[in-house]
Amino acid sequence: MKLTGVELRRIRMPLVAPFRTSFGTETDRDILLLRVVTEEAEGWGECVATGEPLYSSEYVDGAADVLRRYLVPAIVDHPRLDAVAVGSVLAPFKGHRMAKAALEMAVLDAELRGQGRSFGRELGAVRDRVACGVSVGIMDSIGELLDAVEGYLDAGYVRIKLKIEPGWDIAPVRAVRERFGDDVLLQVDANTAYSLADARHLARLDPFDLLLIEQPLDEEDIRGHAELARIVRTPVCLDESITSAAIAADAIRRGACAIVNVKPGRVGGYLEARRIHDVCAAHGVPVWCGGMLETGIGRAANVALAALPGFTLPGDTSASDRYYHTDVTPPFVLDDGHLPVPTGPGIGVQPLPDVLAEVTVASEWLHR
Ligand SMILES: CSCC[C@@H](NC(=O)CCC(=O)O)C(=O)O
Ligand SMILES: [Mg+2]
Repeated sequence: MKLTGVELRRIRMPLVAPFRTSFGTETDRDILLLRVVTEEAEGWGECVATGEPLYSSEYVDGAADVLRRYLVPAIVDHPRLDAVAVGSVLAPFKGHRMAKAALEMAVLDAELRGQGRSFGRELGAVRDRVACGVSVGIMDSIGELLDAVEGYLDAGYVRIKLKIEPGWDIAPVRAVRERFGDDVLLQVDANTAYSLADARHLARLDPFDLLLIEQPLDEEDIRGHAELARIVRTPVCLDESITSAAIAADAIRRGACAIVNVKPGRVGGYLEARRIHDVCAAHGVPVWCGGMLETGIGRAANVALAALPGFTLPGDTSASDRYYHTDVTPPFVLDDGHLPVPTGPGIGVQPLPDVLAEVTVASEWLHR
């Protein structure tokens, strides 16, 4: 493909309710979208970087800068651009995986739209719909949490994930179990809030039969997670730590994780996400699709990824209305606890021009 234009668009999406994790509270999402124009088709990419570098080292302004200054200029003159080429052209630039992922996604979307192939078909989807879990933030009270969980269970979500942190862990898990019973699929996510010294405390979660405990320790502490896994019975799942297929293989071999949360933005794109899926499958490690509060653009691609065979656990692929009153694409609506895998070319959805215009804060052409 020949690139004829790259647009960087910044949008602001208010959340339906504050979303609190162990590293802060979000009330709206400041999101970077990339539109890649080629002679054959246009493609969209969504950068999942957060407003501040609190989930990882990336943040929206930094992603915009590295795309503007380095990543887009590096690919614009490529004679035969495709998504695989993007990864190799950008490899010399260290880090910035979320920025790279957005660019690769936009190129892949354009490439596949031009070929009339869907993301699901390209990535290897084996399902036409995916079972959906939901992530529930830290709340001001147990009562507020139980009301929220009740609402999500009534909506049909097949799995509940509770954000936890020191001081908000055993009690909310116990309350959900006591109120909704032992059959509800339940897991927790600490976003690195604990240390190995908390191992005995975290082992107090074992009686609640959780599916997993996600990223309890620092993202760089692979050894610590391996030691923790020998103390707690609840399966350890890694999120922030897993930034590539090679690191996934190393973490698995070192006993640091029994399950992996796959997030394309965190690992540099959907092609690396598929490689992580393949590595985990080779080691018998189940994966599930994580979320970064994506709009329908990223959500469409995530649902396609979640349809691969190794994605055997419900992901954080919730409906659009989990986070947004109005999505920038036609909304993803939960049906019997599932979302349909888009079948159209590319990501299979298009931004709604009026909604996109309404939420757009800035737009600039990085290449024309
Ligand atoms: C704003 S960053 C949120 C990161 C968090 N994501 C979720 O909890 C799921 C969010 C979603 O449903 O998209 C995680 O660590 O897994
Ligand atoms: Mg997580």
